[in-house]
Amino acid sequence: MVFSSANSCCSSSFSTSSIKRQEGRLLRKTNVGLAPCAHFFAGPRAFPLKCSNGHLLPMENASGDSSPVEVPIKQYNLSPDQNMTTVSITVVGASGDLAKKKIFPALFALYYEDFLPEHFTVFGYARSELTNEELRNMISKTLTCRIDKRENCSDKMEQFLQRCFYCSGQYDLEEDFKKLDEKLKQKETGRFPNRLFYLSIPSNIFVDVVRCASHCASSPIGWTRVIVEKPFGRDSESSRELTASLKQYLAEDQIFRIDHYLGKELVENLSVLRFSNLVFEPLWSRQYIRNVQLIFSEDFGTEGRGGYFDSYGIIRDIMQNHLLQILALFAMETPVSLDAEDIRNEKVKVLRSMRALEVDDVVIGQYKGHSKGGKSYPSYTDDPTVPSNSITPTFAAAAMFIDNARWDGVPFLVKAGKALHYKGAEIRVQFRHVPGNLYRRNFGTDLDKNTNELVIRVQPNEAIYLKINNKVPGLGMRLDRSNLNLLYAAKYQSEIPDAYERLLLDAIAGERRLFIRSDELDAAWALFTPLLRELEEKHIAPELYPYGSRGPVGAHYLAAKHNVRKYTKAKNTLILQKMEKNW
Ligand SMILES: NC(=O)C1=CN([C@@H]2O[C@H](COP(=O)(O)OP(=O)(O)OC[C@H]3O[C@@H](n4cnc5c(N)ncnc54)[C@H](OP(=O)(O)O)[C@@H]3O)[C@@H](O)[C@H]2O)C=CC1
Ligand SMILES: O=C1O[C@H](COP(=O)(O)O)[C@@H](O)[C@H](O)[C@H]1O
Repeated sequence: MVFSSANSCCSSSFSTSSIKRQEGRLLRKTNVGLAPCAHFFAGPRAFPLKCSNGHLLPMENASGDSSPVEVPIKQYNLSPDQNMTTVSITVVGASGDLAKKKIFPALFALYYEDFLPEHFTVFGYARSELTNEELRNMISKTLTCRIDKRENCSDKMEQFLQRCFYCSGQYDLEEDFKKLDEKLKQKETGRFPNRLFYLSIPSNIFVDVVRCASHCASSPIGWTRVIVEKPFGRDSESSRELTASLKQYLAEDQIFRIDHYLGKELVENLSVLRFSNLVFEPLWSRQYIRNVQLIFSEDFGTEGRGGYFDSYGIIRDIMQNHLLQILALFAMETPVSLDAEDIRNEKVKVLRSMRALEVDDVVIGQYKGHSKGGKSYPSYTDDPTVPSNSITPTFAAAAMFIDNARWDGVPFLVKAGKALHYKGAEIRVQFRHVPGNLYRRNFGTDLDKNTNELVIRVQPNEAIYLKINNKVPGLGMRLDRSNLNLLYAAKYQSEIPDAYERLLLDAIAGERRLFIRSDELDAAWALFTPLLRELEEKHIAPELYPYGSRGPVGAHYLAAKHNVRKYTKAKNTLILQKMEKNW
């Protein structure tokens, strides 16, 4: 029984909301399949928490489970109103880069927008010795106000910081988590406590933390959820081991494996675009789509994260998770509903229908030093935390195939690289040519040169545009390629929330749709593990490319092999880019 040791540290605690106490034993009860966006009740005012699928669900108990709570409420000295819930959010690894850069700012943004429940507390936990004041000081440097709503921002910031506390401790000492538990309890007094732990720490200490938190700091009566950051292992085997170890202490529905690309606005919009517009879904198949590209490009190297990066490489860092997740969302069949399990079921089917990658399907590269305009750029191996003979790829392009009826034969060209010529992430869909094209005289013999292309620009300058052929106004018949363009900055006034905001909100609401289920993870690793093993066992060296370039030449051959073309920019794209620069 996986939870048999759950109470070993603190007599009053048990590790999951989905456990019922029966005849002195802890029994697990599944709540997978529910769409549990919780309502938080704050004093007399009902605070409906909207999660990202937009559902406002029927009233639930505070454990995120629709059955009655069968716990000895009285012994926790709770307010007579059981709905007086509180959420304690503990950021484990609070002194680290991700916590400072993303997690605390996202929590503040949620608070600023009134998305957090009225009663909540944020705890930072790490080994560094910090006081509450020092933590607040550290956090305050990275909090920002929404550009479109600066009003009262500094007051809100101060109020938020007053809800932030710190507890220092080791990651593998139950005693230290007991200390944390005491501090959490002090803040939770009189309220129904729910607890969220965000593991913003290196993956080799995930299991220690989960063991200690589960034994000593899980919510005594409410839900306990754990957000786990990537990497979820290095290959199929280590990922399964990690999952098995976590499941010694947590039920699957307590584990929120985060992939922050799933929280990005345009990735979230993919399903809306496809399933709520009649013009796209009928075209979404091998019959009309020639190829799909999923591109991630950064215009900087591994600066500061070379140590981590070198033992993972770009395939594990970006492709196996961020790009593959987008691909699965892009290619899945219509889910039965927007519920997490329905969507994740469809994604798993896509992943399981894909062909595992072989070395011939892939081009790998590594950036080398380069001088341009009097400035010199380092090579990957110039990073002092990277071994000088490292052959870890910083670039990879792969042709992937989904062997199902919808996508048979359509190449999905997946490309990710650091230190390239631009920063951006996008999905490019190239359509087939119009059969029997009346205008072939205008296009010449290569009909594939002038086909429609749909571009979903995930970042920066979020946009969706469709390249169409159009008649140039005037007498005569001249065609050109133009864009139907939905540029977010021009259309929508409000600032786009950071991905971590959406994901944190969903984890608090118990919405699992944008988190990775263990079978999805398994299926994703199965596609990459044989390739990674072969690259490493055979010491296959990456092709070098200059820092700031378009990547290795081999990637262009791979694209050409699959008839993936780079179109010259349509005229109005250039105009729009100029306009964007001025915004
Ligand atoms: N940074 C980023 O942009 C991204 C990070 N991630 C993932 O998020 C997690 C956190 O990343 P990040 O904040 O960059 O990590 P850090 O290296 O900054 O580590 C976070 C904290 O963990 C503690 N720590 C660091 N190394 C060790 C160690 N060897 N043993 C024990 N404790 C250690 C430190 O706290 P202290 O010493 O005070 O205990 C540190 O402040 C990682 O899993 C990472 O892969 C994912 C996507 C992007
Ligand atoms: O997960 C990661 O993502 C970042 C890029 O995230 P973005 O939201 O800024 O696009 C990447 O730099 C990092 O290497 C990787 O671990």
